[in-house]
Amino acid sequence: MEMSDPLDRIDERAVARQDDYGEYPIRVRGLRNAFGEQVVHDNLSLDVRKGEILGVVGGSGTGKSVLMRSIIGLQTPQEGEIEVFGRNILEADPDEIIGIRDRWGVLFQGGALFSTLTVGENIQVPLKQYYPELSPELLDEIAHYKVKLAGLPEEALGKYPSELSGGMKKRAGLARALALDPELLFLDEPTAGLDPIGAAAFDKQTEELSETLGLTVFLITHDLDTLHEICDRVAVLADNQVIAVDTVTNLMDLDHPWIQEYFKGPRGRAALTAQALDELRRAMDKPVAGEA
Ligand SMILES: Nc1ncnc2c1ncn2[C@@H]1O[C@H](COP(=O)(O)OP(=O)(O)OP(=O)(O)O)[C@@H](O)[C@H]1O
Repeated sequence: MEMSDPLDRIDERAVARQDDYGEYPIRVRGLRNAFGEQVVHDNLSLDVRKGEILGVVGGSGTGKSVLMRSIIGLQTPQEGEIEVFGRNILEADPDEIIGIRDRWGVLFQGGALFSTLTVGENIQVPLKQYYPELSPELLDEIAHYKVKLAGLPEEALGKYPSELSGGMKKRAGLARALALDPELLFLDEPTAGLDPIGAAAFDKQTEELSETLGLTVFLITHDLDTLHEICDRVAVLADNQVIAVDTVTNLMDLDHPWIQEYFKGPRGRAALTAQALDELRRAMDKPVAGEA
């Protein structure tokens, strides 16, 4: 049997990806998820726009992770429709699912790295799965590039997860999520457990990746700074549904009790003040019109 050139296969896939799914890579309709008596989602709907960073917030246990797991096919809902890249993933056949799955990358809480593999080997796992014919040299080259893309030093490639700091583990998880050149990135609480400087740096990385690679990002977070700094829109989960999707500024005007408490409570006010100061600093750095 004649083997096709791996680079040709990558090109073929790029062409196959140019399908038309319109403005929304993710569309969820009438979703219901329940565990025994406990109803988590009931008639939940959500559209995620192409190229946006969508923050997903809600109190603990409101079903943010269950929603993400439903969209990526790790949780089968009782009711509803989920379209990813225009295909109904609940009705797609296994081959079709494989073709959709390689177009998204996921960073799970805690990174979910294989502890017995180095960072480089972790990044190569999805590559070997989807492109078994890639040579070791090419695999190394791609892993090298992904590590840089995720903001890690080259030396990280040979390290085991236990040898990495919390922030580096997240970045290694991000590098693996980027392995297959995804169009869609799922991040589950990426800044949880990071110090404020590490969290801000990770946010910046996410924003840059979204801008430079044109990624759509589904970002579950409790971090108010992240919402203010990088999210184009924010979806709020409460009462088993997505009760609102809008910019942070517009959400703050809604009179839902959880929204008010979350955005206008002490932590919300602190994040708002930090952002206002940030904007002021940026404005002061700009040259004043007419000045030499
Ligand atoms: N496999 C499962 N079996 C039973 N219950 C589950 C399962 N997965 C999730 N749940 C329950 O569903 C609810 C929503 O869980 P989920 O992890 O989505 O919440 P979350 O909004 O992400 O919370 P947090 O912000 O605390 O991470 C929780 O009450 C959880 O215990």
